[in-house]
Amino acid sequence: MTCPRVGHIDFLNVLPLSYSYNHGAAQGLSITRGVPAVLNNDIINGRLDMSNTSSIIYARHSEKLVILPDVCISTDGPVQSILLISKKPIESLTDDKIILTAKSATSHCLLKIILRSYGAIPNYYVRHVGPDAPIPDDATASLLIGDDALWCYHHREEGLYYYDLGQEWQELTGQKMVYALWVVNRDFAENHPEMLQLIYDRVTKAFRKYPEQKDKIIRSVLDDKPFSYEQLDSYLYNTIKWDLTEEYKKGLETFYALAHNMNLIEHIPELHFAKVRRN
Ligand SMILES: C=C(O[C@@H]1C=C(C(=O)O)C=C[C@H]1O)C(=O)O
Repeated sequence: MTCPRVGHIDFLNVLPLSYSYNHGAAQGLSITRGVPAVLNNDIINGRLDMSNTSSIIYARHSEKLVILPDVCISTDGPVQSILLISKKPIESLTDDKIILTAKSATSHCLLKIILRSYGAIPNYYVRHVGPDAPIPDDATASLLIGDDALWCYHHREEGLYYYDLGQEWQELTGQKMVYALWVVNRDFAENHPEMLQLIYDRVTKAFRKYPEQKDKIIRSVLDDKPFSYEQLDSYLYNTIKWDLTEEYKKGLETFYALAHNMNLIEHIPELHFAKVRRN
């Protein structure tokens, strides 16, 4: 076959894999880098064979997809990079106008679940918002994700309120939260098991080797990204998790159940995994 078409979220939260792709692991693969919302569409429309995507996408299209085992983007509590930034305290939001970053899908649902638990029923609008002016004049609050949110987390503006949605999720449910999964189109998984195995081996190895290589990996981006070594180390070593263990699967199932309660997904999917030799 031609090269497998692999999507890759272009955020620091997958830096170990970005580094690995830049140092040999992309060989024989056709990699498309982008923000989650674009890759979500690409995999659903068959423009990619495999990608990391927003976790809610699997629930919406589980008939077409299988999950790559053992890997995800998740946290056990605070995440630093999924933030509600608001002109008012969260408890006083009612029918306010809230802007949702156009880059996301999972966090849109996460925010809706969390704000409902506070009793708010805001009006949501999806728009491009950036870290320099996170809340447009006509809105009360904005949801940001990824590197934009991480930057805002470290450059707080006086007078605004910042809410970490990983922390809010943990306070609400007591669970871990899975933001992204690696998903595979079923046809590709069935017809190209050897390619799937190769991708699985490379992806899981990149994250497994991170602790021993983190110094070199963080230093490789310090000239290009507006973060210090300490900020990236705190984010990637102590905050973001990549192991899709049983506890994280439980958190994912809780997320799907609450999203279903709010009609954000039509059904609660069973978790079907791609068949690979695990390592
Ligand atoms: C932790 C994060 O997880 C992400 C959140 C996503 C979403 O909201 O749809 C998708 C992929 C992940 O990159 C983040 O981007 O900050």
